[in-house]
Amino acid sequence: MMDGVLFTKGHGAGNDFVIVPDPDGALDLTPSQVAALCDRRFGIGADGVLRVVRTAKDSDGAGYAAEAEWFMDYRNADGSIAEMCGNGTRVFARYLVTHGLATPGPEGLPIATRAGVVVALFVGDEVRVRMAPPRVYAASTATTGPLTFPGVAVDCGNPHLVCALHDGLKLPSLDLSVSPGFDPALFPAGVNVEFVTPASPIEGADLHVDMRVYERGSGETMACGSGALAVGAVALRDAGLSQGVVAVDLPGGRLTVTHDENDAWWLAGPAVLVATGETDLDALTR
Ligand SMILES: N[C@@H](CCC[C@H](N)C(=O)O)C(=O)O
Repeated sequence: MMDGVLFTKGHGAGNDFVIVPDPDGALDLTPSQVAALCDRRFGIGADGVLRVVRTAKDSDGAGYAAEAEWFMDYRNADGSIAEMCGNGTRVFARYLVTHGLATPGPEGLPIATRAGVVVALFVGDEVRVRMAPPRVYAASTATTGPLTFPGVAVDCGNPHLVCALHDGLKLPSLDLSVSPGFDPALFPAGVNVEFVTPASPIEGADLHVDMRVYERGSGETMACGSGALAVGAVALRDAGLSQGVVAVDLPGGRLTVTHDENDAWWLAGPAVLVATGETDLDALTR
């Protein structure tokens, strides 16, 4: 008899997740179970897991119970916990509404994360989330092989290091099969590293960039929402713009970062559910 756990698979611009409903907080997902779910050969396969639990039923979510009914318990593919996942919040919002667990009000749909509450809006095919303001705070460097890249540290609730490519280097030439090197004194809990190059101007955006990312705990992913937010914040700062729209093109598609006239930061892009099923956690970890 299968010890079945229901799941849905979804993604935001190719940043993919196994979504596990656990409304009453009955499921104690271990790091090895998370890693097994995310394994692309022996499991379902994903960059991370989103456990869907009521704020009141989770020790990390309970503090937000007055503001949001649902808590996104995000785990990286290696089983580690992260504070924030921008694409995760967008896919989580899609899941709640599609599965009848929430109805967005006129102000949007609040979702609690370890880094605070974000609010999701549904606009056409996109899910747009209002994120906490990114904090650009220090210069640092990243390395890939023999190459060193100057970068800037950005706190989006989770840690980021945004590096511009230099000397005509092209994004596809980077080896992101292993973690870039970084300063562990500045990032004691690890860091997500974004590499950026300018792209040709496009209509509807003040700035347009291409980006690749190596995510802490997941490796190179096709997109990273909080990473795009960090990149957008640095791009606007470097362009001397106090507000504006930044189109960020990633291997999995486009995310849009907006800093609006009300000083709100928004992350927008596709959020798609692709499959639903049942899995046997015991079999996955056997
Ligand atoms: N893909 C996510 C970020 C997920 C967490 C990250 N790997 C970390 O450890 O901080 C996003 O869309 O923001």
